[in-house]
Amino acid sequence: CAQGGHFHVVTPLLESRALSQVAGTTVFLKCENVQPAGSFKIRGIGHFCQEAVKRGCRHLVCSSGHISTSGTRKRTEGGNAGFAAAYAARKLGIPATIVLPEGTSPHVVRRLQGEGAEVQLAGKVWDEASLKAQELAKRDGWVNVPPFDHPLIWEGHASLVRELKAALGTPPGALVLAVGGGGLLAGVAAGLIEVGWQHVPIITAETQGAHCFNAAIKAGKLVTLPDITSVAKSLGVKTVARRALECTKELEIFSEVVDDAQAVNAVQKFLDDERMLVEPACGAALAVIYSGLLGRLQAEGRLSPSLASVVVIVCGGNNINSQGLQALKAQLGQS
Ligand SMILES: COC[C@H](NCc1c(COP(=O)(O)O)cnc(C)c1O)C(=O)O
Repeated sequence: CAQGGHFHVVTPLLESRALSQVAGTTVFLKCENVQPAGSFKIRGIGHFCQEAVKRGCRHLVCSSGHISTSGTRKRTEGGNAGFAAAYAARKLGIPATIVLPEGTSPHVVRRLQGEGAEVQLAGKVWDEASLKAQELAKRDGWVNVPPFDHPLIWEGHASLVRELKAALGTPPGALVLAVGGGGLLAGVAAGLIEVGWQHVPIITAETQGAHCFNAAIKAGKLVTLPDITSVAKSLGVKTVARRALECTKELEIFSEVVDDAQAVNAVQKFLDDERMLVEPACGAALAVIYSGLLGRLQAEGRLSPSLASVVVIVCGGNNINSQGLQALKAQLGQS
């Protein structure tokens, strides 16, 4: 049953000795990697799906997934949004159809079917699968679940900040989180404003090749990346949500971009330091600490040299295992 009426759980806020030593201040980890469906996504997507059912939805559809070229073969990973939608549908007792591009690897299809979803393969790339999902959503009682760009998604993600307030009492010195389409950022921003912590600076992390938010900030308007060339496929959105760009006018946001090697190196270090395995998308946020970006912002005087504490949102993600990590390290020339 839904705890407290929602599908997400209240996640641990762990003090990390290892990351605190690297950062030179207390680092807390908000462990969204232990959420049902494997990432923070269930907060916003669970809330969206519950509201949709209240408004008569009888069938959820979600176009999730993105192309990942491991080696020469193009393969589609099952997006974490799709997995969260499948989980929510199962908890709500209604069917879910996840639309994925034709190149999707069989283990992804099986995993989504294991969650009870019907999988349809359509189109060569995610954008075409997305069109197919929109087509299906025209059916009576069907609702298309947006992965990141919707107020109900942001409302659901805001629950994370309420938990930080309950656990910490006083505001942290800074918050670190990864950006793909900007849904997590928009949700955290809504939460900070709600609890009166809008002065807490946010450091956003993207990987080079999936840096649509950083590109939009630099251009002063939404821009569309020509392609996604980063291995952090769960950050692989070409145009960030407009709301994410608006957040830069309401909160103090430092947009950082790390390269794939730094993100994957952070995944490995985090595994060794805290014995948890997360996607490169999550590694991007951890790299803000591990690769010294936080310290650089402090040295440049853009962040206070003495921060009370730093909270890193460990966003999690399903598309990683020990074999995948070894393949990524080999691909990036890491020992
Ligand atoms: C293409 O992918 C969009 C979405 N990933 C989103 C995502 C993010 C970024 O969240 P956002 O900024 O999109 O709300 C961070 N960290 C993890 C582990 C994620 O899965 C998905 O997987 O369907």
